[in-house]
Amino acid sequence: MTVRTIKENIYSVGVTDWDRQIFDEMLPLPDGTSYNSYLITGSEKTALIDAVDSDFEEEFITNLAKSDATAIDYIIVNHAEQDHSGALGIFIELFPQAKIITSEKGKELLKSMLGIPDFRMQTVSDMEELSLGDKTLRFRITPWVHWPDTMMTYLKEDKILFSCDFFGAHYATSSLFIDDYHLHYILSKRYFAEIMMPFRKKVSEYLDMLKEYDIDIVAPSHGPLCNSPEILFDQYREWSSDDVKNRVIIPYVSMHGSTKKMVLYLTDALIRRGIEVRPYDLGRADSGAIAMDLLDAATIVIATPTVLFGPHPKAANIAFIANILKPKAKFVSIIGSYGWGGKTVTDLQAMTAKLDAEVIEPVYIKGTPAEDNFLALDSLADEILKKHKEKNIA
Ligand SMILES: Cc1cc2nc3c(=O)[nH]c(=O)nc-3n(C[C@H](O)[C@H](O)[C@H](O)COP(=O)(O)O)c2cc1C
Repeated sequence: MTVRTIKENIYSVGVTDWDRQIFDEMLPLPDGTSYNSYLITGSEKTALIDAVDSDFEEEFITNLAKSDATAIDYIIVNHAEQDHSGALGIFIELFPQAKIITSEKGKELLKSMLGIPDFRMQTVSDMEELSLGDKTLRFRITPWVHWPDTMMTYLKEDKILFSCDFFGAHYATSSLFIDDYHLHYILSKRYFAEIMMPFRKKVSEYLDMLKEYDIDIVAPSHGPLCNSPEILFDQYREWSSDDVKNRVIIPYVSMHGSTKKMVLYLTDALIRRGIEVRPYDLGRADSGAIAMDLLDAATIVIATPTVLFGPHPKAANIAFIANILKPKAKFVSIIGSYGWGGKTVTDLQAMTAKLDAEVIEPVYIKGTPAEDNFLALDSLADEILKKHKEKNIA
């Protein structure tokens, strides 16, 4: 890893995790990630913004040794999650004078999760400022994007927003700044869908708050920096809004092919009606791709056979994920096949109860689909089209 200059006396000292494939034991990372850390050398004091994952503490300490910093007075912990704070233990041993600056909640979490002693920490409140001499840090307490402790740090003189996970992307790249906006858009949307989607209201609130700031550079805690912040603001505005697309996603599982026949028929029926569709075979699909589609699809149709009186576990899993991610979908339905009986439809409806979506009458059939079942799927497609039109979903 190498130390790179962002602006005079402001350096990137974090690490790139090129090969990481999964995050939080559930989120696939197609393009690795980075754990960003920033060093700011003021005329009087030096501050570090965030540390890195504990797997990379050696590289991190090596980076600090390579930098100009002879002493570090403060380490700003914008977020206590271990991918940013894991290397704090070694850091506070090596820099015994350094004070940890964090939010009240951050202090509590650093203590309970990493055993950081009280005397090493100093809490800050919203709008509080810290002077480094010729540079001033302003802290904004921004809970729930995505933990209760999150804060952002604004470097006033250089107009840099250290935005923590906000505007982040799991994207390992040798470029300090975004060089491929198309790829960044996709990875940023994936990140938003997986991490920020449940907190859309908070995202909107903080976007409004940030309007007051003159920002030249956004420096997030994952992925490349951005020197055209309006692009990120526009994307977050779109993703956090209630707007959905004339699109249906059909996550499905089928053991012996009956449910799959229904899915393929419904897919064609929706296409014929001018609706975008994406069926996802849950045996193979990338859950991050489904999350991205969950973000702005108007309708979700879960398709599953009955297994041991309820939904197939893979369908139950996606219902659970949709329930906790709280997508914007306006409508939800269920299709599938059973052999002799069970509670699949009522179970799935209970599992998706937190979705703020109207239920469209399911098509749940016995055995392999016959002519009347296909007609029922046509009626479902008609109903979806009608509902989308009623809500002016173009
Ligand atoms: C392991 C297993 C358990 C099943 N349990 C039930 C059940 O509890 N109730 C039921 O009605 N059908 C049950 N079935 C039958 C399937 O729901 C039925 O065959 C259905 O048509 C399969 O749809 P598919 O072809 O999309 O996999 C079970 C099938 C399997 C393989």
